[in-house]
Amino acid sequence: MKTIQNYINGSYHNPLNDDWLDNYCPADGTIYGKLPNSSAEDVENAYIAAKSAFPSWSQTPLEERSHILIKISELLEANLQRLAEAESMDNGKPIGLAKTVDIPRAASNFRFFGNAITQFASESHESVGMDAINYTLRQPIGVVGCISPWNLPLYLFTWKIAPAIAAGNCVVAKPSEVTPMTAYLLGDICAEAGLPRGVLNIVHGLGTTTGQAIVEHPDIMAISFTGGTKTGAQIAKIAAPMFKKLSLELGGKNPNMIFADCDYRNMLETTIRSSFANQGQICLCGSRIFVEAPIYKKFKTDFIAKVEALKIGDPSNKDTDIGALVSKEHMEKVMAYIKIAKEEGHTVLCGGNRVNIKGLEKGCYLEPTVIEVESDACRVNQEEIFGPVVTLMPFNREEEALQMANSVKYGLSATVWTSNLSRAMRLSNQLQTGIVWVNTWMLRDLRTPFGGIKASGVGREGGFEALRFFTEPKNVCIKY
Ligand SMILES: NC(=O)C1=CN([C@@H]2O[C@H](COP(=O)(O)OP(=O)(O)OC[C@H]3O[C@@H](n4cnc5c(N)ncnc54)[C@H](O)[C@@H]3O)[C@@H](O)[C@H]2O)C=CC1
Ligand SMILES: O=C(O)/C=C/C=C(\O)C(=O)O
Repeated sequence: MKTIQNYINGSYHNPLNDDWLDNYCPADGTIYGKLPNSSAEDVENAYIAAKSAFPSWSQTPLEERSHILIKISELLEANLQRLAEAESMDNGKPIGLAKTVDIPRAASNFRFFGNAITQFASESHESVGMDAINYTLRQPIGVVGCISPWNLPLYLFTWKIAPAIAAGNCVVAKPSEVTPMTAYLLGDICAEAGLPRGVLNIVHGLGTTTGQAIVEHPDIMAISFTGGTKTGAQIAKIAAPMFKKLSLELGGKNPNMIFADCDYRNMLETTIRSSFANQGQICLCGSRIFVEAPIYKKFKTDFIAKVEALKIGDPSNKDTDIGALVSKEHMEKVMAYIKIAKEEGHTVLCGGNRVNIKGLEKGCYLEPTVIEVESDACRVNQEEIFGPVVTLMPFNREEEALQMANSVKYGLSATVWTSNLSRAMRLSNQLQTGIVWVNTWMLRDLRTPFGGIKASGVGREGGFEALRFFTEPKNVCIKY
């Protein structure tokens, strides 16, 4: 049994109330460890540690902060195999994905913000004719809260923590209780890199206990959250009357719009990834596929052949394409949507069933599933499923595809496949999303603004946007 502890003020602690949760391995359904279900008192201790570290950390020269962040990045890379194994075991994702995407990206997050902070500058405004100059300070907020989900555990945890500490804040952070292991391992790595104690504090537990205690804390004045839209709304309800700064990165129901004039081979390969990478558990996955009528039949045949060739299996096997879903509860939620699709009269073109892997019978395996829908106005096309399930539908005109793409309550990302530049630019202007990919998917440049509109969230992460979120601008006006 592996016991996870809270990381507070540079050392590991049991929860004060001795309340523990089970940690499951979704690949085989076993309980393989336990983690704290931390109370408001544990969060308070984390806050006190962060508060006392703040005066010194916020005054630490940028070069020194940068050096520590880059050292953390190097240590993450040096521990790649160990961290990837831990991530795969906790989450069910293929080890290959954890090794090539999750852990390298966590390292990149620290390296990127370690460098970005040395380039971050504030504005000045010369008030011509008024004999005055204004300059704007960008000061760290103080103690901030970072709450992350289970789908890309260390990747998204560090995507918040790295800019927060780079900007001079101290952090109380909570990873998902479903995938706590790599966040736990991060504590030691930060200590080894020389991050002063109290700058980063990691508390584990349920959202409704530990997470809510962070959001309700009267002196944690900014919350950066990634997770479900309902949870985001609940957090906003508590945080808004307390005038906290909020960054909410929430769900998506992203359109993948395929035109007959696209580079077909590239589109097909990428669409397999954008549909099923990480078992479809990425908020950016293109879960609604709209295909222009002239190539619809061909696409359907080719796509299904490729989906059926994907290897579902043990996440620790390096050849596995589709691992386990994150939990039994989540798998049941996804399966309920497949049932809804059948009840609504849609056609399951492939997949739709649980998979029994020999020796891993209690694991959470589900076939990648493609559902052909008659109309966009149905539950499987409007609600976030967040699993290995995509819908397929033909369209005749660009305006029709655009109307369907924008028809959902979400507005995170969209993908457009076309070789017509005018069309690509026209659609990019009109799509109601925070991110548009043209002839690619999930090509990430960490400098770009990242986030959604409508029910997909509030605010932007990434690049200087993240450093702006984690700082307060203060204008100073000097008359001469
Ligand atoms: N970025 C995204 O788009 C993600 C979307 N989801 C969606 O959300 C659905 C629910 O998944 P969950 O694991 O339940 O996500 P969630 O939104 O409940 O969990 C995300 C994080 O928020 C915490 N949390 C939960 N309730 C909280 C509260 N009241 N106050 C503060 N923190 C709280 C959780 O402990 C976790 O650390 C999924 O089925 C999926 O549809 C889930 C993960 C990521
Ligand atoms: O920053 C990225 O590259 C990806 C972020 C993905 C999510 O926020 C998500 O899937 O929840």
